Amino acid sequence: MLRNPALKTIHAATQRHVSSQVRHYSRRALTTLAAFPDLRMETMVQTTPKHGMDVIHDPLLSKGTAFSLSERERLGIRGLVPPRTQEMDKQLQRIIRNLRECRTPLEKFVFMTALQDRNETLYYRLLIDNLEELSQIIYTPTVGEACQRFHSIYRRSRGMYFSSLDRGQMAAMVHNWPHDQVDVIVVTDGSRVLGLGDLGANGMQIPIGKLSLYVAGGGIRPTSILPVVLDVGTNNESLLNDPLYLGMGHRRLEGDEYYSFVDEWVHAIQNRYPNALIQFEDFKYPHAYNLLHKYKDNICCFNDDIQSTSAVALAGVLAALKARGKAIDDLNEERIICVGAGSAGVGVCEGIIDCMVEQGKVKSREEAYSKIWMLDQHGLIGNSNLSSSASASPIGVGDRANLDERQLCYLKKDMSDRMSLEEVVKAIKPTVVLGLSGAPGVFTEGAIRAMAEGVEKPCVFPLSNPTHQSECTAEQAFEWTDGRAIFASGSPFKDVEYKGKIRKVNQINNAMSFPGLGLGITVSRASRVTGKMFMETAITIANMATEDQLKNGVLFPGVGQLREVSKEVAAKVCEVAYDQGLARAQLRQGVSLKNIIEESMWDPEYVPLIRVDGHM
Ligand SMILES: O=C([O-])CC(=O)C(=O)O
Ligand SMILES: [Mg+2]
Repeated sequence: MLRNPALKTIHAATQRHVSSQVRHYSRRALTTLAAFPDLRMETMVQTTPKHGMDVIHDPLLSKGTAFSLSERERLGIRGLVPPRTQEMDKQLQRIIRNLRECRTPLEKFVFMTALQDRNETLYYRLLIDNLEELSQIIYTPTVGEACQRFHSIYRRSRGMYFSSLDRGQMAAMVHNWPHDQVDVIVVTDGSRVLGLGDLGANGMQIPIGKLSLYVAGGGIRPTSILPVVLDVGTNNESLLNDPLYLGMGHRRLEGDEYYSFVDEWVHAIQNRYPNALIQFEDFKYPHAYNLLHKYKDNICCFNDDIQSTSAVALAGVLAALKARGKAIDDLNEERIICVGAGSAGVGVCEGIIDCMVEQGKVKSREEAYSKIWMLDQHGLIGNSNLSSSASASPIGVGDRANLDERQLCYLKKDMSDRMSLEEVVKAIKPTVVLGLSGAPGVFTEGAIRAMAEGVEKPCVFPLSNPTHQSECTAEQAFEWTDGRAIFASGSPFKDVEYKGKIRKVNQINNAMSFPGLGLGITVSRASRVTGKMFMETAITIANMATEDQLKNGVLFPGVGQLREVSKEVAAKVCEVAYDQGLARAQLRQGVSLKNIIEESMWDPEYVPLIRVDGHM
């Protein structure tokens, strides 16, 4: 895309690069751009060396039926599309009507994917204008089903796959990606897709969906994103046994083999795209942590499930403090239960601990750990020397996985190991219960009712995705707390009518954090992603709701306002990047950070296409 404040600049540019077709017009004394009536009032044009069918079939260039006559002429597509030029608003009417005729969410997903594959400008316009509704299709919850069915609904490739066959080849392979500028990469190994477990290469839909939100919510350019799957195999038996599965049909690489595979990829990517932000997504525990700690101080990267989920969960807890008439620096007074000790559970709790320590109201990190009770799939992480009640475990019994030092920080020496959620609730009277377990129904009626007896406004946050993996439903949360709950879930629920009153639900999903973070990193060209950026993101989001919204149980804006949220988050992340000396971009003087952010956000609109002989 070429920003051109003066037409004469366009003219000069086209003179330098004009294709033979345009030259043909020039020779006919059309040097005043009379051949480009669509350019007269324009300040922006897009150039391409392509013409004919190649333009129509390139989703980054195609306008479908919206090509103007003069564009059709100069791009050699006259007669190749229906004669009537249909502007974007008409296209949107048609698309929305067709979309609403799809019967199931998965059909809508396939429809949206097809649109993205035909015309990205229109896809993103539709998405931005209907973010709340359509994020539920291209993102959670429907994207979960799309991953499970990926190999059946597969139509056309998007993104890049690096598989166990590609070891030793990755440095060359990265050059197969057609774009020289990449700002954001989302990469998964598909080992823990949402709360759905190991989905192998089918996990590709997750990076694609996340990156769609980077574009729609964070204004990153669609040409500057790269979805990646590292296909190191799968341990999912049904995929291994499915002849139609598209990923590698062997078990997962583990140990050194696994880490050297990821390392080869990281180096290959760094070589071609040294400035790109890498988002690690849906890696199982403890790989997620190990990779984060290996790379976070050396390259510009973060783990979404650990750090972004942590930022938004912290934002939810802080906003809920305000909703209960407290200040956000009263965090140390909370008693928090976290059900789930995987990457998201541990990450969320670490963010809360960091914030307590930062606020200075706890004397030590150890004191902060004493405010959080963590349960894994066997129950409370407690003292196994005290009498155990393993059979009462809310999420099944079995051998407790070996706990590592991150999880052991939360061990409660004075309480029995494996106590059930209800037992823990009765013992400690929590103010907040967080669900990051991927185990639906773990927030039992007994546990939530017991919680509601102990506090006026219990914060019930079942954060597992997609919706059917949620630890309880919104209806249950309000019913079991007599409508007093402050409710937030990872995937969307509808507001609930309880005893004649509408009870508000919130969505605490890392989507509120990563698009703004990516925008801030891209604008500042920050070299690293830091813990401070996530902490400030949390505080920024926690301060977005008005007094009235808080009173009504609304903790912060919904996904529908993602662009606004992202602007605020991006401005804060930029500020931190400059404060921490990590920013490499020179910002224009005399223009506010917010304005710079806003101007840098890509907005899907059609701009005149000009054919050129080479790249400009
Ligand atoms: O994708 C989402 O909705 C949130 C997320 O990262 C996860 O659950 O792994
Ligand atoms: Mg995730």
